[in-house]
Amino acid sequence: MSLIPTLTETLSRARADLRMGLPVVIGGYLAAAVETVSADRVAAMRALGPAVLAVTSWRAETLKARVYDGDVARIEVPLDADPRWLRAVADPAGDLMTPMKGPLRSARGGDAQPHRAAIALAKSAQLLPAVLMVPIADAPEGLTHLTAGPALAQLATEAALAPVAAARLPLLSAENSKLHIFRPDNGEAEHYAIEIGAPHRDQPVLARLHSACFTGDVLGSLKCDCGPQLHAALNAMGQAGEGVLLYLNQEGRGIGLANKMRAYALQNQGFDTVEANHRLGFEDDERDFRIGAGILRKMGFGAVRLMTNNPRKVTMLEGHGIRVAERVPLITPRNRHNTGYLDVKAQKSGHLL
Ligand SMILES: Nc1nc2c(ncn2[C@@H]2O[C@H](COP(=O)(O)OP(=O)(O)OP(=O)(O)O)[C@@H](O)[C@H]2O)c(=O)[nH]1
Ligand SMILES: [Zn+2]
Repeated sequence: MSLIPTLTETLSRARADLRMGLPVVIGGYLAAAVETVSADRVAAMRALGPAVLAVTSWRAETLKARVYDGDVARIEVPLDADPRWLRAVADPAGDLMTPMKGPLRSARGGDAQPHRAAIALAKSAQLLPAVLMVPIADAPEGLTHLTAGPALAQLATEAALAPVAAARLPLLSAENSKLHIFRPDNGEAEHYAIEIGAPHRDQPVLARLHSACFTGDVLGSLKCDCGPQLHAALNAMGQAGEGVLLYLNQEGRGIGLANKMRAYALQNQGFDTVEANHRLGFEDDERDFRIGAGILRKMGFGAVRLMTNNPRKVTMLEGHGIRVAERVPLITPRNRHNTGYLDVKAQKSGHLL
């Protein structure tokens, strides 16, 4: 067995580096996440050459910056720009207060793959997708090195999931329950499966793929329908005597809790849930639904009666080898805080509510 880190391992390191504010080397560029990099490091990087800020086309659109590279844009960092400028371009929190950051110029021509890989890495680290990039000939010792193409391909690859531990866990909604922990091989968050009763593996199982929502599931937030959906699903499985609920750690539709709170702050300014994601530079849904399909397969389930209002979950499961024998709607009460959110999900994300 080789002791040299694999690409998956190197990517996991690179993710941790970005979160710590350390630059990584991607295809001839030093790349650092604007959100975490210190002013000193920014100065040291910019002393090396002309800097650009890699952002997604969504963020560029809000900033009125030209997009020449499809899904990413390379915004030129003016020589007199200070770290505050970088943050203001990266983070939409102050967009309404200080709309003028420009005129912004976008770099054109040449290879944008390193920038695309840097954005994908920042997203996978659940950081704002805005990366400061400077070309470099000889990188200092000790930095993590990546090649753009393979890094991008690996980041898009389905993670392998290993069962780690399982034990009985009697629940209020179902005494005969078991909690299973699954660990992905890419260093990302673990996911959980709650198995209720002893469902047959050769029949469609009552199932729910629930994405983590700290605010709704734990705190009882009234802004979304997550908490009531979680409990309604567990109760239905308890009553039926069997079922499987996957608790997927894809907080905030995959952008992480910090970014979800940024999105909520934008919602306080009047943007809806989809617009807020876009202004931050994210897609409206960044979840990888293959994880759910992978866990179901690992547990021996090939067909489900899926509790969801989201038709994308149905298509994604079917596309990844799990037959959806039936879609079971999961409608929970509206209140004055979540009604707008539910309407936007229905209008923009195709939820059947
Ligand atoms: N980015 C973002 N995420 C949100 C917001 N409100 C809730 N979420 C997240 O949205 C996800 C909702 O997950 P689910 O309930 O599994 O998914 P769904 O797509 O609504 O589909 P069903 O509930 O199955 O119909 C959770 O990860 C929440 O944390 C929001 O305003 N912005
Ligand atoms: Zn929620």
